[in-house]
Amino acid sequence: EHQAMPHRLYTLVFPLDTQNDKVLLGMKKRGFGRDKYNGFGGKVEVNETIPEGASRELHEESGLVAKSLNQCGLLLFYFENDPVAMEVHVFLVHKYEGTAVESDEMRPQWFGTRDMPFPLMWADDSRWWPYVLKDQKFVGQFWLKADQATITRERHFAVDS
Ligand SMILES: Cc1cc(-c2ccco2)c2oc(N)nc2c1
Repeated sequence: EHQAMPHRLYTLVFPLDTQNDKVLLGMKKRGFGRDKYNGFGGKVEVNETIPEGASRELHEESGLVAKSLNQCGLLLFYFENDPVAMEVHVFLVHKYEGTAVESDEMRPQWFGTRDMPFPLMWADDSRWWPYVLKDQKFVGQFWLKADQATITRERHFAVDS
């Protein structure tokens, strides 16, 4: 009688320029997460692995080609008006080719990794980005109101890789 929670798989990719302590974010110009800076990502298709989906979304949304891809965390989002949770696999890209180009979905912009535009990002980001800065893999769970902006409950913690 144990009910599994239905969930949908997503990726979220952050290209890093480690030499200059910068991270590439995209300002979403339409659709889900519009008017927020975020990593690059989206749904994982049925015919691809999660890392393949991460690379595809990065290239589609930023023009960059990932040469290295490391999963750094897992985020689970639960919504008060939707039974399907979002299972978001978060990746860092340290080696990439190409230069970021604006798409109709995203306007790319580099930020200092300790100078993130949190007020213009999803509310959860300021909770788990510190794990990224400390090189700690993390799991985060966030319960959101229907407005998708308000966190009603959260738990997040570092995990061993
Ligand atoms: C609810 C939610 C979704 C996403 C998301 C969708 C696709 C990839 O990520 C988020 O990303 C961030 N940073 N917070 C997020 C909250």
